[in-house]
Amino acid sequence: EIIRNLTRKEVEAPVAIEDVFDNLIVEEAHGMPAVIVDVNDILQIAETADVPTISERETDANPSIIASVLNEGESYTDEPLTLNTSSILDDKANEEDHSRTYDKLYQQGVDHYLSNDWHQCVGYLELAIKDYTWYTNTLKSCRRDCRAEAQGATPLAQPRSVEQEFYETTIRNALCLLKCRQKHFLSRHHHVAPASVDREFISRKPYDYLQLCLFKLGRFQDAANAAVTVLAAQPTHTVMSNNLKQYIEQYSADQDELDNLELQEYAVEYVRGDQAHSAEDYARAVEHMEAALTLYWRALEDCRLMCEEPFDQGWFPDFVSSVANHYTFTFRCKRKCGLQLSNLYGEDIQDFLPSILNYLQYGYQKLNEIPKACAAVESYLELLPADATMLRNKQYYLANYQKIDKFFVVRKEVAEHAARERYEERLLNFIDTEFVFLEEDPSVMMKELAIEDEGDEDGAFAVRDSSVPVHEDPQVEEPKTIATQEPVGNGAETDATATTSFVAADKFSVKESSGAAVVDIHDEARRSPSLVTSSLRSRGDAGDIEASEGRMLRDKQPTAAVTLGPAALNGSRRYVVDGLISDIKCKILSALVHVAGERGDGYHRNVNPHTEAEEFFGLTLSRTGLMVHAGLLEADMLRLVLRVTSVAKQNIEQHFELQRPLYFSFTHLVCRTAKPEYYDTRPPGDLSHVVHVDNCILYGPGECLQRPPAYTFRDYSAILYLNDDFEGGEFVFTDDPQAKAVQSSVTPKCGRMVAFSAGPENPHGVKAVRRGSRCALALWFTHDAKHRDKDRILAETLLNKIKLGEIKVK
Ligand SMILES: O=C(O)CCC(=O)C(=O)O
Ligand SMILES: [Fe+2]
Repeated sequence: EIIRNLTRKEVEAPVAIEDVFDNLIVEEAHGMPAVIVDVNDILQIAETADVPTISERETDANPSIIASVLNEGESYTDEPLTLNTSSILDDKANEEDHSRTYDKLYQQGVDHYLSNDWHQCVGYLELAIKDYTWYTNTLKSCRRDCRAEAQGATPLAQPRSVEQEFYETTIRNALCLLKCRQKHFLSRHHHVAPASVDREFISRKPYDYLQLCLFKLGRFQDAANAAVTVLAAQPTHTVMSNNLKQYIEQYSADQDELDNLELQEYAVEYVRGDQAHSAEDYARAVEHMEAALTLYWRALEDCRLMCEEPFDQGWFPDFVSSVANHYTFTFRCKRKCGLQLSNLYGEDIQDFLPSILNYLQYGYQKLNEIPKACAAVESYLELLPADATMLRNKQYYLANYQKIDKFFVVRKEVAEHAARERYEERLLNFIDTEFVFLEEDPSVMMKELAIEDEGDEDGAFAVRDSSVPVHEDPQVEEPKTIATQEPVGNGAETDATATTSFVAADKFSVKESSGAAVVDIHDEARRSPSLVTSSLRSRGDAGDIEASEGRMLRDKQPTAAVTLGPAALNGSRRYVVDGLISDIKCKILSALVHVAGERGDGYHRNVNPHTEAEEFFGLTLSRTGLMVHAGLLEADMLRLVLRVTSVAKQNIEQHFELQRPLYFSFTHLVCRTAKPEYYDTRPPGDLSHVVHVDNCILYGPGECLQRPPAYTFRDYSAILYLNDDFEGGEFVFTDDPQAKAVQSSVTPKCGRMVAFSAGPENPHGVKAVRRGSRCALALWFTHDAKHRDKDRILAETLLNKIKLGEIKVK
């Protein structure tokens, strides 16, 4: 929003904006990049930066935003574009042989989009979409057929126990699936598209690119339809809504011709049935609605089958836990199908399935087919038993027709569906309530069952949460779902009588020495001046803090233990570890920020990066290194910081069992201190740090832009807390922009670290720090060696040179 507004107002030549973003060299700083964009900076950078080649550019540019920018300022040219169609034409062959997979085709489409080759962009995206449809349809029929085949197979022996039957069927099913994949997918049967690409297809991102490329080709109606298709999957995509509006209002797209290109068959029938109903053509209305219903059952099963996907458990559970956990993952996904299918044009049709039955009862009554009308009424009531209107309808039928009691029978599929719904509501309720108790005990592995699946946080579909009961049966207890529970935190309430930071002037002496201030940090009790430095120096082994740790510090190194896992935190790629560093290190590090840091360091010198109500005092590695180099800070301070960050990194690598090297990408120490003048004026839900994602720009529910100025290369994030003597400041995982509903919250304290993957699966924020000073070491990591922290390399080099005597510091 900010970017767009700025761009609209200030930039003369909107066409340059895309390049501006791509050329923007973003100096990495704190975790929330969205607000650092100042239009003058951008323009300046754009003028001076080298233009990268296509391959270096962010391939995951966001097309929709650019579209709206372009629409605004750029006048569309009607001139025919000279097109090179040959390479697309070559790929037409792919439609039959499917040797090129949709993920690769999609990538090519995006590449063409990035190189402004709109024709090729459209060609490849259309191929990609076709291939994806073919692939998913084939997969669905494999899963459907194999299930049936396995169930119908002759048992290996009889009698079988229920367990034997289940596993034999599962094994047969697996074998069949293997063969089916081989048979249909041929050479690509081993190919698995990246999960991120699948998610993009589910959220219809390819149509997002497509609408822009179509627009650039002057195909406004097609562009509008592509936009409608995106909106059906992402109803809250405001940029797309604006685009659609512009296509209609300024670019002659016909509103009456708008079409969701991915509208499923049942939905087509439903729409026709509705039209016939409006035209009072009840014969056709019931015909279409019957077809809609039949196709709906199929679509529902297909949707559920598509939930039977691989699942990264994030840990290594035993057999039973593993099965239960994976089942729960698919089960939660399946529970969302009903709502997904009720979204035809970007809005949920309330009680979609009952509404079909309502059309049917009305139509059959008009056609004087009363028995069928009665069955529709009874079926409707099976789904919504308390519906007053339908209960009145039933009374009406009973009063006006003779001997029709016997026709009030629930249609078979509806009865089966309703029974399954009731059962699944109970099971979900069971999982969500029972496993909560176990979360107290981190050794109980089964707590993992309460994991919410990732798709939820992705928000690929604007599916409401599971607290919306699909079935409103008054006899069935209102299900208590995860969304209605109190967020599970670590239980530790922050002390209400918070004191200000422990850092007081008398605990530090800033010595004047040959004109320069030498910062020397003392032990809080002053028993051991220059605690860290002196002991190390005397050993002549200043480089190895770890080895000397036990002796160097009086307090024992605590044992680190994971205290909150995916279940407690409500997300699979997150955890909290306690006892990562000792109390004294916490104190030294927070003291270091107060003494050596400055306002806005680590935030591009932005003194108000998040809120004016707090002071952001930061210390980056580069500043620490500079101060050491200038003789303003003891080198051991820098060593300590580096050492602690290494401990954090190791813990993350081990916990997530990372197979690839992980590199530091950015590190800073930061204290957020409540400003007294804001003590009484901050509203209750105020935040210290807005809800955000660390490696993309979160700009709508489930919409995260993987492009600069976000630090898209960040793969993991961690915040190691240093103190707890403040009020507020809870870290929260949440996808609610206001952070009112949270998935979980973490109360900071010394040695506690929250670590998580840096993507959209982990939106998070920080509640207002209301009193005192909250200090933390924030760390970001990357798998991409290109984005290794250069400041860190400098700092290490500096320490090495000091050690070798090449650089002399005081
Ligand atoms: O300080 C915290 O707890 C979180 C900070 C954060 O999310 C960030 O800087 O990206
Ligand atoms: Fe963050």
